[in-house]
Amino acid sequence: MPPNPRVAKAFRAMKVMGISEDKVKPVLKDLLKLYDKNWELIEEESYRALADAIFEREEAEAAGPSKKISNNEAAGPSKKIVNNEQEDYLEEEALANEETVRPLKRLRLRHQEGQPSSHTTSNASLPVTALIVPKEEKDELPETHLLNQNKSPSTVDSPQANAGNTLQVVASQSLAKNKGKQPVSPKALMVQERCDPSQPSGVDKSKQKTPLRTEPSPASHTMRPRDKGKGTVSPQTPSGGKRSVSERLSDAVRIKEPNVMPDIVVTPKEKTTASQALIKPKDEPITDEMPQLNISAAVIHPDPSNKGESSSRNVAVGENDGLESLELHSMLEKVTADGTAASEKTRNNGDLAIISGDCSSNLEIASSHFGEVRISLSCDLALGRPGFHMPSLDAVLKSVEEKCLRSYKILDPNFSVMNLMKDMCDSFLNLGSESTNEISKSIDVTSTIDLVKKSYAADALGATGLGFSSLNSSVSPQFDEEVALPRTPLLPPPCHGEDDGTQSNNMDSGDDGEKRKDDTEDGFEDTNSQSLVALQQHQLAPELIRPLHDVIDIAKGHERVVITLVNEVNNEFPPLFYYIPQSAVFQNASVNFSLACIGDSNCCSACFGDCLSNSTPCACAHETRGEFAYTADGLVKEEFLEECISMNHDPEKHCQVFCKECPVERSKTEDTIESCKGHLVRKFITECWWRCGCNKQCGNRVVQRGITCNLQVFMTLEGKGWGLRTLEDLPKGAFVCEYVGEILTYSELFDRVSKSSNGKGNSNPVLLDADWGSKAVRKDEEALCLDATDYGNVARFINHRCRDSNLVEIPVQVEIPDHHYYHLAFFTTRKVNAMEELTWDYGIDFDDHDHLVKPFRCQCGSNFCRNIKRYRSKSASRG
Ligand SMILES: C[S@@+](CC[C@H](N)C(=O)[O-])C[C@H]1O[C@@H](n2cnc3c(N)ncnc32)[C@H](O)[C@@H]1O
Repeated sequence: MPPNPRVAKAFRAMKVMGISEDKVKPVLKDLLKLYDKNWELIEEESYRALADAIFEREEAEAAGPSKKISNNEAAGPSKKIVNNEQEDYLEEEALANEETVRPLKRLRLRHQEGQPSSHTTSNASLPVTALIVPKEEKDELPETHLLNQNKSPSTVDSPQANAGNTLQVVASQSLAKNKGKQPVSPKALMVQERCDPSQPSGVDKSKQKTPLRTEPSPASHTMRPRDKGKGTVSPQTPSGGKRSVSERLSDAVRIKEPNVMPDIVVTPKEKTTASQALIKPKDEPITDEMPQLNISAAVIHPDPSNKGESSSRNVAVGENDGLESLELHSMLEKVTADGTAASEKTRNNGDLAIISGDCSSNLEIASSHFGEVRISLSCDLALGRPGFHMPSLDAVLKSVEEKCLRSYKILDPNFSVMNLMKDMCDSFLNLGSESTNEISKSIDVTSTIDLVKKSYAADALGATGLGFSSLNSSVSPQFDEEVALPRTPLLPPPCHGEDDGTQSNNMDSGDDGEKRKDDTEDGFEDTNSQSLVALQQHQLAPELIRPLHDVIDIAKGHERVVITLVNEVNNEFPPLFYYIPQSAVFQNASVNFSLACIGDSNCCSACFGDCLSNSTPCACAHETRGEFAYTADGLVKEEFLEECISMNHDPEKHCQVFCKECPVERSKTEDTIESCKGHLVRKFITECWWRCGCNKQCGNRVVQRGITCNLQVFMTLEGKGWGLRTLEDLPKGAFVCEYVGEILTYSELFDRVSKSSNGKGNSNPVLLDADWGSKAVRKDEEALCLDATDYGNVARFINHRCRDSNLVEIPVQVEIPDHHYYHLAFFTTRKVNAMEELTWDYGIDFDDHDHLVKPFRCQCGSNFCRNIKRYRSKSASRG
């Protein structure tokens, strides 16, 4: 009879690992019985279950006959497997009908269901460590139930302990997510609850934990040393230095593993967990080049009574009642204490849903029947980095939370990574319970990350996030423009003419709730949720998955004009940001909008009507050498404009100042502060304002009136992303818009940008250094910048053009006479035709790689393009 090819394959697989056929046969036979001939369970993860079982069996044998006998005895004579029958059995198996009805999961064995027998009755020769008790039987189980070779035989083999439907999983399979890439790296970093007030953060956290978590009692857990003979044995490790299955597997395929690898065998008390089966194995080949760090992010106790409570509450419950938390925390402590990852061995339970997303960093979520959810994040290649070391758990949590704070800014005061994880678990369970649609089980992390971000920010605001509304059969994303800055912002008073009294500068307008309601009533997606729910593209109705067109007003009524958005080029969504019509202070920036700081000498209190029509220029014209900068038509005067343009073209020909101690350099954390690179002393325009005697129609009030021309955000063809264009002809010197964003100090900006990915953002923060020369900027909070990345107006869409851009930026002083804060206003440098893209020269030095914002590859198309010149000269010098 030809051998069953699957048997032969299993033998081959084991042979590769140096395991002879005679060792494989009996175990394979047992496994086939155990899994009811479900080969998939044996074959998955490169026969991991088989290998584990063989090693465990070896270890059991090495432990002495008593243990083995005990097992076999416990199994009862009828279940004893006689070696010489094994070959026959395998041959039988070879002939067995492959179509035999098989259990869907290895965890629920049909033939065991309803049997109150010991696990050993069905698993005579498998090591006791492999056994897992189903949750249904929890009431029948003693606290000490569970299995590892370090337990006393009586505990291990107790019939009561193993009573009920026995679920069996080779325990070491739980050594994190292997995915077939490498043999069972036990470096699982288990994230623990950081908010637990009883647990001060720090590397020594484990030492401060409650005995419940740490005591290596047989009833709780046992850790095994995984130091590969280096002699480092965890003080929590009472076991006798056995090598784990994973170690052996590791050796077999010679995968590099970082230093200390504490292995933990968990001994749950009552509830089942689903560590290993929650992980969807992948079939990537095992290679040294693909090391993997597994970060199991959270195990959330699913008890419905915990619903709505914080993750810390969950953990607290788990500590007292639940096995999961106990084991989780035990492992966490291990990680936290010595900075190394612990592997885990946990039980599995029945019917697990497995969800995974494939990308270089992988997020996997899975749940069990019982509502347990496990989130696992694997960071591929992490271990491949030279000098990689396991960071402390606290450091990871802190870093993520800081990142969230920077990115989202508007966050629930209770925000923590653990809460986020809990939200994910809740959402996962809720969605899973509500929907039978398989597609909803797949989460594409990368494609939804921005929506997650939006959704989260919206949650924090109590807003709906990205909503959709139907416009002439096209799809238009609508931004919720509600902006409440995270820290009470200092805001300039309203200065938009008739809107003055109504415009809400804390950006907390009350009508948005109505708008959101409308959106929801339209039947379109409402991402509002207490939980973090990723809106998935493929969940949208097909008619919604279409190119974007005609967003009616990206400013959502905050400007006097409607600003449309069109994309006739691709399917890209506009970037996620909050539209604000005026800049707002982020945090530390010293911007005082108080009227008290404006003395009479800074305004024209004696004026009346329109200052421009007065025969003598008023105090507000002092700045511009006694002449107003604007014409009666509201355009910047030619001479003034040309001077401003020329400054940009040839800064070296104009006045530049060099700070004694430049705030820009000061912000960098290097030991020695470098010398100032120089700042252009720019020409200011001073506009009349509230304390002036003139009226609102005064000709010296232009920028403060806001946008008046018809603009449109559009997708550029040249690969510059979104751009801004005018829909009408604009004369030379016309005000277009100002650069609006968060006002922050340079050091805040530095911190923000340097911590973001490569300092690359889709916006171009500007330094308000136009007057640094006249008065030394002594304090950091006086060195101000504008960042429109997350909060901004249409100016954030204006692309760069080298030298011959059609806009020029001019500092305009409105409500603050002190030049350290001013408005940066864009005026046309020439007549601009309708539909022309509006551009300004960012002043980028494409050779300056030290610049905070990394330069992009310029596609401006200008004959004066500095970037192209650089490439040309580079290639010329190479040629
Ligand atoms: C202030 S944003 C302009 C709006 C941006 N295009 C968008 O899609 O949101 C600046 C970013 O736009 C892109 N950009 C601007 N001008 C560009 C140019 N001349 N060539 C290539 N990319 C440009 C760069 O990615 C730059 O970081």
